[in-house]
Amino acid sequence: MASSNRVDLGGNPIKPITICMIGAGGFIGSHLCEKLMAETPHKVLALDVYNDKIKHLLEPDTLPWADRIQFHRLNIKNDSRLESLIRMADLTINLAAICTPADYNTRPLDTIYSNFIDAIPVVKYCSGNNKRLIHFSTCEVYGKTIGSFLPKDSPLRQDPSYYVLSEDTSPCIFGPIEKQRWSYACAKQLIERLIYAEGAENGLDFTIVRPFNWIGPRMDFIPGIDGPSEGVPRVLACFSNNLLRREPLKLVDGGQSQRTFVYIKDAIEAVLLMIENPSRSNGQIFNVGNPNNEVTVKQLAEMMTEVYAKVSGEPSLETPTIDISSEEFYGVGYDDSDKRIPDMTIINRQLGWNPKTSLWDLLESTLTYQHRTYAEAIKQATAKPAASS
Ligand SMILES: NC(=O)c1ccc[n+]([C@@H]2O[C@H](COP(=O)([O-])OP(=O)(O)OC[C@H]3O[C@@H](n4cnc5c(N)ncnc54)[C@H](O)[C@@H]3O)[C@@H](O)[C@H]2O)c1
Ligand SMILES: O=c1ccn([C@@H]2O[C@H](COP(=O)(O)OP(=O)(O)O[C@H]3OC[C@@H](O)[C@H](O)[C@H]3O)[C@@H](O)[C@H]2O)c(=O)[nH]1
Repeated sequence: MASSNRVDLGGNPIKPITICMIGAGGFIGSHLCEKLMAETPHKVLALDVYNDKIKHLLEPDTLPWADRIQFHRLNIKNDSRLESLIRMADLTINLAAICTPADYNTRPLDTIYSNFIDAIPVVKYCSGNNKRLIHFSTCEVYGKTIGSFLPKDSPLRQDPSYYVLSEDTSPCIFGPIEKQRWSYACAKQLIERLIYAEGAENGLDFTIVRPFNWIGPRMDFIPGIDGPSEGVPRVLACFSNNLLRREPLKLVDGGQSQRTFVYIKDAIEAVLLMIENPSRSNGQIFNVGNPNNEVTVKQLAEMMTEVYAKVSGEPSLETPTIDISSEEFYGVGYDDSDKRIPDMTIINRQLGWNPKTSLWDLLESTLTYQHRTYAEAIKQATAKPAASS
């Protein structure tokens, strides 16, 4: 139940607020809505074009938080209700974006519009109406590490100052224009710069969040079940789909890229701290990730295979992975981030936040969810049609 005697990090009582959450129907939005309804007294105006992932919070209208969440189906590209909804709220959180790598080089225009152009009115309305903004950017704004340009055998590659990604010191290193993978990162970088400039010149109260591969239940879709069969979601859903269908997991360019994965439930704790501690969060850019959960994509595939065998009770395939070129998997213009270790200094200092969940544990709970949610549907979808008489 929502507690009315919550206190902030300074020990002061927290007043209930109204939050305009754009992109509330997505993966992160659904977890944030769930947390806000279950544990806080805050109200949410939930904006999205879809609401399937938050249906359980909207219906039936006898739910204990029914009067604290309101869904507005709208596309922020072309809906005049946007400004009035931002004006009705104390805080706007913008999560709306195209954010799957398969789209960056195949739908670069939509990617740039979604991550830059469509976000501009949100920034303007917040600035013009003196409303606080929490904007979701990405760890991809760092691009490649400095270390990736050193010779393979250089001892400097082991030096953290060549690979740890810090909000206030690391450069943003993207590939050439024809590598359209970077259109997303570049659009996100420019909206960060616009928000920062609105803060500097017009006093906008903003917080920028840079998520480092948040994963968990409800992430993306399983192709052919709750998304298009030819769709390519992010790696968690790609590998889950392969495991559910008993196909080998596809390692793009051998799966040598490295990532740090953080459990969505840990990351949402960080967002809640930002919401409830504006004086410690305004004007800040925060990395939110788990530096202790680093693996190569190949290691992730191996761990997911092992965890899935445990939670499903099904033995693993004899050949659990296959290599595939990035051009075959994503098409021309794909490129990759080599390594992503978040510097945690700023979020530690400002909010005292640390992630708790190990990669094994978060995969165990996530793959248990994937198995429970999809195994039967996959079985039915792949079963041979019954012979007709
Ligand atoms: N999940 C991660 O690990 C991760 C990592 C880095 C950055 N991010 C950023 O966090 C944000 C949320 O990511 P997510 O993983 O929840 O993605 P998601 O795709 O699950 O959620 C985005 C939501 O925004 C909605 N949306 C998109 N365009 C819209 C529009 N024009 N009008 C209304 N709604 C619109 C979509 O319908 C979707 O429900 C994005 O900005 C993304 O770039 C996420
Ligand atoms: O089936 C697959 C899918 C993906 N991959 C690889 O797995 C890695 C991770 O891929 P993801 O699709 O999860 O996405 P990335 O980590 O590259 O980028 C993500 O990170 C930050 C966010 O802004 C976005 O959500 C997204 O851009 C990449 O190296 C990719 O090439 C595979 O090897 N096989």
